[in-house]
Amino acid sequence: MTNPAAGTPAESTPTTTRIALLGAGNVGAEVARILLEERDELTERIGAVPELVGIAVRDLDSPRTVELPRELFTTDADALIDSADVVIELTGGLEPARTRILRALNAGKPVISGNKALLARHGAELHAAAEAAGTSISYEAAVAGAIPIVRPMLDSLSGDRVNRVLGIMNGTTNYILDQMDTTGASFDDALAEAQRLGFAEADPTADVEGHDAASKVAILGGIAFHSSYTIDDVYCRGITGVTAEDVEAAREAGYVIKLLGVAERVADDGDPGQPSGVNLRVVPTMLPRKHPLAGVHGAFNAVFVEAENAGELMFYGPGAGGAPTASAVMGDLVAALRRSVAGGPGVGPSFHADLPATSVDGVRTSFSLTLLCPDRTGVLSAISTVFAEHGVSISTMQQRDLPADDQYPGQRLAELRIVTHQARNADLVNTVEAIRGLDVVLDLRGLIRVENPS
Ligand SMILES: NC(=O)c1ccc[n+]([C@@H]2O[C@H](COP(=O)([O-])OP(=O)(O)OC[C@H]3O[C@@H](n4cnc5c(N)ncnc54)[C@H](O)[C@@H]3O)[C@@H](O)[C@H]2O)c1
Ligand SMILES: N[C@@H](CCO)C(=O)O
Ligand code: NA
Repeated sequence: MTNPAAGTPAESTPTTTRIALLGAGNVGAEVARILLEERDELTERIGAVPELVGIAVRDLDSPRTVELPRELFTTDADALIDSADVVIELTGGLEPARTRILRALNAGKPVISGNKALLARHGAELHAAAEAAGTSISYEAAVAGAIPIVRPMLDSLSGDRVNRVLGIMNGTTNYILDQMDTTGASFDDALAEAQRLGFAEADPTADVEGHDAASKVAILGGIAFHSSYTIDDVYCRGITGVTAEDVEAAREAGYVIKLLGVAERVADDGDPGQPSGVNLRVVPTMLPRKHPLAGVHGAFNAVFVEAENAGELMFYGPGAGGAPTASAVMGDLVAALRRSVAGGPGVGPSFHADLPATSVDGVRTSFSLTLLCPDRTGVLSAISTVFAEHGVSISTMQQRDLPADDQYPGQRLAELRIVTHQARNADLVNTVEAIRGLDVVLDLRGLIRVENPS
């Protein structure tokens, strides 16, 4: 693309910028629609005509969610990339997406992608390639879909010191947990409903096991803390073990269970086993109902940021879906093309801080757990002794008498619900293991972290 003559708007006709789109699925088809429908308006905003020159797909005859001119489709992605000025990758997966993006970047072409799985695995390589070639890779769509969070973090908060990022970053799991909370549904029923409504993938493993959210935490944590992380740095637990009873118990205690993605600064507290750095995790977490993230319902996403000077910020909106995600892609495209028109690749993320990702062992958190015990003398003292031996303090304990159960003949039964004060995660885990081993504990369930907002 050539730049229009600067300073002579009346004489210059806008140049054309050639756009290659890879993928015409849920998001890609919506991006193509917007490019075709909004061409004149986008030309005004960019200062050049955005011309969609082709769409690379696997199968020319696949049905599309949007009707698009057939002559745009091609199966030769490499030739399309080579013919374009800018490339939008919306195919997903690691390969061939990675090789194709590198092909574009190495040729100095800006790339826009929504591929969180790829960025959470090979982000550093892609950024290095962009920098070496004097171009850019942008991926607002990769974290929390339509919600502007990547660029606010890169730009607006770049002069502040972020201490913690907490997010509901997966729509499918939030929908499931919200259904369980508001209707008492079981996990399986809520998942089936999410699939019926089209939020969950046909194979929802990456959603319910937390991997999708973990990719987003790796990407956003890297930007927030000026460091480079991969999905392997993220401690990850999904929601498949969360039961209707857990959700009910949390509600009774004034909490709601959410799958939270967290990236937080870990200070050096003198523990040689726990260096300072950044802890990245995705865990089902009990949140007080008054916390702003507790009110995020259905398939919506939200990211809560705690920064030194800005204080608490919340970014809320649709985290998935074709048109909403296409909005984020289009924002990146317009920004990248404006930079091209003005000259220069703009500024990429900085990784200078290089803070290590820390183990979850040293993170201070609280646990809620429910124990099934015989109702007799000495049970409480045996249990509280184990907590004391591990230096973990109990915050609340509630006892409920249970009806007789044939599984435990001749015993009076009680359910104990315990919430601890904050302690090191490793001490809490060791306490739970020791409790599990006690003769007076018949069953231990509903083990879940409790997040105390700052
Ligand atoms: N759908 C969402 O709500 C959403 C939200 C945020 C980010 N994303 C990301 O955006 C990307 C696209 O998501 P989607 O929902 O549109 O996926 P999709 O499965 O609906 O579409 C993918 C498209 O890419 C095509 N494709 C796959 N491999 C290809 C290949 N090797 N060559 C050519 N075409 C190929 C497929 O045929 C399909 O048309 C993914 O990286 C996804 O993680 C999606
Ligand atoms: N499957 C993802 C799509 C957006 O990344 C979700 O449920 O949020
Ligand atoms: Na986003």
